Amino acid sequence: MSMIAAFYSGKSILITGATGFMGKVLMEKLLRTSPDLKVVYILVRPKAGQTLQQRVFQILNSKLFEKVKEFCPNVHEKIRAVSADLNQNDFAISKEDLQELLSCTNIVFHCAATVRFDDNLRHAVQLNVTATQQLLLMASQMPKLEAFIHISTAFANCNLKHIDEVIYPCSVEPKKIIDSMEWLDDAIIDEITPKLIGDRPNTYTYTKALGEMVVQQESENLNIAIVRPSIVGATWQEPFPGWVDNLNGPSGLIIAAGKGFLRSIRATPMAVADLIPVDTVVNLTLAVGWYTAVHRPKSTLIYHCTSGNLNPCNWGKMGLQVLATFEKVPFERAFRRPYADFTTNNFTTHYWNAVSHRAPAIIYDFYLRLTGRKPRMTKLMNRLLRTISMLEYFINRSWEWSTYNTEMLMSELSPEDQRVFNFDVRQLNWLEYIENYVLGVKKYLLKEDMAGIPEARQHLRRLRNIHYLFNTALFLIVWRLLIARSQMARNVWFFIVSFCYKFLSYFRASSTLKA
Ligand SMILES: CCCCCCCCCCCCCCCCCCCCCC(=O)SCCNC(=O)CCNC(=O)[C@H](O)C(C)(C)COP(=O)(O)OP(=O)(O)OC[C@H]1O[C@@H](n2cnc3c(N)ncnc32)[C@H](O)[C@@H]1OP(=O)(O)O
Ligand SMILES: NC(=O)C1=CN([C@@H]2O[C@H](COP(=O)(O)OP(=O)(O)OC[C@H]3O[C@@H](n4cnc5c(N)ncnc54)[C@H](OP(=O)(O)O)[C@@H]3O)[C@@H](O)[C@H]2O)C=CC1
Repeated sequence: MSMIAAFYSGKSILITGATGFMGKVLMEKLLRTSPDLKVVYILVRPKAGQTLQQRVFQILNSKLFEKVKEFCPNVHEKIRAVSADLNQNDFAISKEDLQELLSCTNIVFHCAATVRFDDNLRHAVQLNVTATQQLLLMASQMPKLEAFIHISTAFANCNLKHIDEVIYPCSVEPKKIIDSMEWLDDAIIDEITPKLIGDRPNTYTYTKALGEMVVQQESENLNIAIVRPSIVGATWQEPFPGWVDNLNGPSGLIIAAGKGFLRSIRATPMAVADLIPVDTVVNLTLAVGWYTAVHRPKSTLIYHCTSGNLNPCNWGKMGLQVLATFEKVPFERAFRRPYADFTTNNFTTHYWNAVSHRAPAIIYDFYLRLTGRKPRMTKLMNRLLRTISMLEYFINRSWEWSTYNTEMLMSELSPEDQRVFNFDVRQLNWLEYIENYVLGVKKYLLKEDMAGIPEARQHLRRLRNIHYLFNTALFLIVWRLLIARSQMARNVWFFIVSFCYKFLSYFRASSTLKA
């Protein structure tokens, strides 16, 4: 019997960010392994014209929840969606709901965050810092609370090369930042943002670091732990391999490369690709919840959920495997044939951006215009290049994260728990994982049918022929122009033609003699 699964039975669990990538997998695993848990409260906001109930219904009817529904058909009865907006004061939760949450919750998993790299500081502080502070305040009023697990990111301190399992202070106290957001206007905030984030690349990593400081300040009153995952990718094993439902991290780039939009990227092939499957993060998070509640460590423990020091893979190897998988399972209706070139300097990056990205987009838009359609490729390409410029920081550096606490926790688990809540990334076979990841992107993100593979192959063959035809025509045009203008080009041309003629004459003569 799994001790962790047994621990969650009968418990009331509060999850923020349950509609997000990680939150969904967390909820699924909890319900699948501990079907006897009392209730899962999820804080959800109405969004995109959908009510709370519609959002929950959609999640529970998705492919991700198929397995859990097999042996727990009444899974929806275990979930209690509470209307809440983490951007609002007191999260805009109704009095009755708040009362229930405060009096019943045993464990809190705080996953909600804005993960956008381009968010303005005000919004990023509101969600990643102020909301964390408010949730901690709520938690301190929960008499039955056993553990509060905060999900941070391994990149909160990405301005350092070696990162230990400690909370590093930021230069300005989070309380001062929160206060200043109340009275500073947007223009001033934009002006001071680069100074505040310092050598971090974006407001996301900065506000996640501030969020950790807030957690630390409350750690005397509460039983808290922090989980810091690195780049979270598709599922490795559970509930099935390759599940993914958003474009964050590598998923968007896999699509862009598979559809032939992205053919070159400024990335360091030898840099460590610290990817971690989402089910591994969830298993560790649930194990941390159990350990924190049962063992009540004296200080706030931080757990790095990373792969680089235990089972490293680099971007070069990952890129090659992604390409190899495109050969087996091509994506449908590609713009160009998938190809990957990793460049490491500014000049080649600009060159390939012009030649491989912008020029084909302009030519395609010209073709769309000629055929009476609306041009769209240049706009799409500009957005893609902007996205890539924001990810470049992370694919041209390597970090080292110490993992003593994570390894300690692994050794504390029973053999059964090590199996059911496996977070030992040493067992991960990268080539197999990446192949399943690409397949998952095709199936669950692009919603492409495997039956369409022969047609996709046929389409790629057509693209190859167009490519050859285009290159030959381009070569002939350039050559013709050169011959017309340069004596030297004419001489080279006559030399090549006479050489070919002599070679053919010799070949014909020798075959006549043999006959
Ligand atoms: C050469 C060949 C290569 C071959 C092989 C290739 C595979 C192997 C190599 C793999 C290298 C992996 C590197 C990962 C590094 C991750 C580091 C994370 C570290 C921190 C981890 C964390 O602790 S935290 C979670 C991470 N947090 C994000 O990862 C959010 C990012 N994101 C945004 O901050 C917003 O997304 C942003 C971008 C502002 C746009 O914002 P935006 O306003 O333009 O609007 P949207 O977000 O709605 O997206 C609008 C359009 O961008 C497209 N798109 C969105 N994301 C995309 C994406 N990742 N890749 C592509 N395309 C993406 C989308 O397809 C839309 O396209 P469309 O226009 O057609 O709709
Ligand atoms: N994905 C990754 O690569 C990594 C993620 N992390 C951390 O993991 C956690 C989860 O990330 P992930 O699942 O990928 O992120 P997602 O963007 O997929 O999910 C974010 C969640 O937060 C919720 N949320 C955002 N704003 C509000 C709001 N105002 N009120 C209520 N809920 C809100 C979203 O709800 P809604 O659906 O309504 O928008 C969603 O459920 C985050 O703390 C992130 O920092 C750490 C390392 C890497």
